[in-house]
Amino acid sequence: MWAVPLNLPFTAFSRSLKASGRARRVLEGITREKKASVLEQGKASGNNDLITCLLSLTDDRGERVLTDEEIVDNAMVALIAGHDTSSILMTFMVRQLANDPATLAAMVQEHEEIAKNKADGEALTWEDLAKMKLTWRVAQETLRTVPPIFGSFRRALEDIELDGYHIPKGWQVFWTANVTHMDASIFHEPAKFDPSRFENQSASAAPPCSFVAFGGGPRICPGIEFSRIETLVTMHHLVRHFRWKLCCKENTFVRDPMPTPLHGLPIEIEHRTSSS
Ligand code: HEM
Repeated sequence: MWAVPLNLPFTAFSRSLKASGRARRVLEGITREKKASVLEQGKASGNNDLITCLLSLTDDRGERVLTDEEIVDNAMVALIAGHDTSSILMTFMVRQLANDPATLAAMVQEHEEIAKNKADGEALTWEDLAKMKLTWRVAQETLRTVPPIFGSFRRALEDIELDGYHIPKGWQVFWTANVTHMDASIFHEPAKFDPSRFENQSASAAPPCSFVAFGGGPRICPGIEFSRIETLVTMHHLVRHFRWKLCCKENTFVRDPMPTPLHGLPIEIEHRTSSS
């Protein structure tokens, strides 16, 4: 944990804030266009995009429920908080599985087991998702080793003494997922990729707020369940139907501020045959 005064300059953050300003302007433009077409058609019809659906929400009197600004805010949440984080998780799972045939084989078995009781093309159910326990442990271990969000701020509401350090009331405290997740006193052999460390969590001795890929406390990520579902569903189809290998031996990634494989993770991908 780092305690820092309020004016910490963060170039990466300011870069991403500029990018989010641009994204906001794009979404404002799209919202204006969609609004015009919703007004033209009277009401949105099936298979709409998120913005059109939000524009079409009305109360008993037919009044729109959300303002344009609220709609742009919601779309920003989906785009920024919800998109990059989950796609980074899946990117790093793809990278891990390419180099970890034992974990991949165990995941394939988990998903084939689920698929064998379903008709071709039949949709996954909540019960199916609940059976994807190993896959979620692999995702959690990926999030532990490469957390998409490296940390965030909390403000000290009172003077705090911690391990001999004095944190004055009003200071911002920067908690980091990376440092916590690599703490050997919490996670045994932290550099080792070991999904089994997330088995029997109630029995494990890990203290609360030690796996903080989604943050913690009242401001914990509200998108956990959504990201769990999209990750499990994507992995179900990916490992059942495809095989891939990395095109590049270089395994490093950079943070800007989110982790990105240095060369963008080029892979060679092919359809899986039943024997492979
Ligand atoms: C693997 C996927 C994701 C990761 C690793 C992740 C991580 C995080 C983290 C670390 C925080 C800060 C929590 C804190 O300060 O305690 C956060 C906040 C947030 N996340 Fe996520 N997130 C993910 C997916 C999503 C998705 C899919 C959505 C929405 C569709 C979402 C929406 C949000 C929102 C709105 C906040 C702000 C909450 C607040 O300040 O009260 N996240 N997320």
